[in-house]
Formats: sequence, structure tokens, C-alpha cells
Amino acid sequence: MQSQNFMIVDDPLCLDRIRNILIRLEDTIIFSLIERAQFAHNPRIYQRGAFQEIRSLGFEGSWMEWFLREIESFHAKARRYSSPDETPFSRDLPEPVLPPLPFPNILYPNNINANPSILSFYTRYFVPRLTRRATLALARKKRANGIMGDEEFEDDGNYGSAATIDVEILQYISKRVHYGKFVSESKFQADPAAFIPHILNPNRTALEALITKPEVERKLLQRLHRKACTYAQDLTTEVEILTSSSPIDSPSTSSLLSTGPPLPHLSKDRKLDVDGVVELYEEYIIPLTKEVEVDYLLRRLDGLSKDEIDTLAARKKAH
Ligand SMILES: C=C(O[C@@H]1C=C(C(=O)O)C=C[C@H]1O)C(=O)O
Repeated sequence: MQSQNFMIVDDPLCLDRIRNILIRLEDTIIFSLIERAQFAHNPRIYQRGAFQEIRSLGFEGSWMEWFLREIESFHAKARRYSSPDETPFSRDLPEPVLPPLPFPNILYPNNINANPSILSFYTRYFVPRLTRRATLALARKKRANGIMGDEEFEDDGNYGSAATIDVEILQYISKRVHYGKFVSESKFQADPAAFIPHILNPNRTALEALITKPEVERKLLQRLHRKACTYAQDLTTEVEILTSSSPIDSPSTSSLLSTGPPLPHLSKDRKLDVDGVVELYEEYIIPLTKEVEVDYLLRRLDGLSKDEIDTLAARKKAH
């Protein structure tokens, strides 16, 4: 869980620092998706009311929502959600057992929470795609044992492992999307005059154009594809006897083989739907992050007097 240490960081709104947090979250999210992709879809754990065992505890949601609630409840007691970069999915969480840390006031007060969308998108659209390989492998195994039809595709019984990883992924995607608030505050403070007219006369299109950086997005998607391809490779340590037809046949490699440690053999089999990871960012995470950025900006002047707004508007654009 990549975070800024808001207690010691000198400039929490440094845009390069924020972007580096987002880049490190790419790795965290990809590795967590790889873990989830090892299990079948297990659709039952997303069906509300499907487990009598938790209904009898008075919880009406799904198995996975129960995990989410229980984990967030514990984290709330540990004051996780007093941190400005944490946004819970659950409502009415318990109070922290410790007093809140004296975090600096970095963000403008807001109640922006995109988590209902993240939860719905992840469970309804993304999990079935992410787990497609494991689900089909399970179905093949069940057919080999004479199980046909719906039962082929039901589940592999790893309800606890799947839900635990689901909660981690949801929290990482939530952190990533809500970092849009820090990005927006950073951009606003760098040039308030650019944003103020489109906040006073609300204009989502103009605000989105101001916060959108196409080159940053393009490089992100290229980097993400490279990472997903690399991390998803099933690297094995067996070193096959390299022949002249070897795909890594090069003098430098051959010399390394003769003296260095065994080279990993890059198998063709990948543990992750690489295109699915890129689509997750391009079609969902990035657009939702920008929606959060615009939502934050639209509230940025709430409660300020005309004089305060005029003072902001007069502030010279930061270099
Ligand atoms: C996060 C930023 O704002 C926007 C959103 C981005 C994203 O979600 O990856 C990337 C660039 C911008 O279009 C940024 O400028 O770094």
C-alpha cells in the first residue's frame, strides 16, 4: 500500500511526487490482479444473500462485501481513515481507538467518494474478465470429471482467498482514483486563475480540459503494458540448453550463460490478461480519476468570500 508519509513529507502537493505514488500503485495493482487471476470467478461470493451463514450474523450483503465491511471496520479502529489519502467503501464505521494524527490540512474539505462505482464496476464487469482463464481451466477440469453445464463454471471454493484479494484490489484502485484530489489541489494552487472562472460558472468540460495531460496518459499506458507483460510472465528457473535457434541467442547472453547464474526461461504462458489491465486503466481508472479531479475543483471555492476568491485569482501562476 504505497502512501505518502504526511507527517514528514515536505511538499505533499508536489505533482512529480504525486505522480510517482501513482506509478508505484501501478505495480501494486498489477501484482494484486495477478493474485486474483489465479482463482476462478466464484460468482457466488458477489451475490447478496447467497450465504445463510452470514445472513444469520445479520449481514445482508455478499460474502465479499462482508469481508470488505469486516476489514474496513478493523482498519477504522486503527484510524486508517483519518489519513487524507484513504476513502472507505463502508458507511458507519467504528471510531478509531487512538486519537487522530495531526495531519496537515492538504486537501480542501470535501466528501467526494467514488467507491460505490469502483465496487460495482469491479464485481460486475472486471472480475469475470480478470478470472476468465482460471474459470475456463476449472470448467475443463470439471468436464473431465463428468460435470457439465452451469456447475462447470461455478466456483473453486476459494471464497476466503478470492475475497481477501478482492478487498486489497478495491482499496488500491480506490486510493489511486482518489489521489485525483491531490492532483487537482496541486494544479489549482499552481494556477488558481485558470480554474476559478470555470468553477464560479460551473463548466466540467473546461475543467477537464485543464487537468487532462494526454502525454502523461500515453506514457502511463505504454509503461503499464510493459509492466503487465513482464510481471505476468511465468518466469521459471530451469535453463533450457540454448541452441543456435534459441530466441535469446546472442553473444552477450551466451557468455553470461557460460559464467553467470541460470537465465530465466520466459514461458509463453502469461498469468494475466495484459490487455485487460491496460483497458482497466484506459477505460475506467483514468477517466474516473479525472472525474474526481473535476468534482474536487467544482467544490474548491465552497465557503470562500469574494475577497478570498479575488485574492486567489490574483495569485501569480507558479513557474
Ligand atoms: C493524474 C493526472 O491527471 C490526469 C489523469 C491522469 C491519470 O489518471 O493517470 C493522467 C494525466 C491527467 O490527464 C496527472 O496530471 O498526473
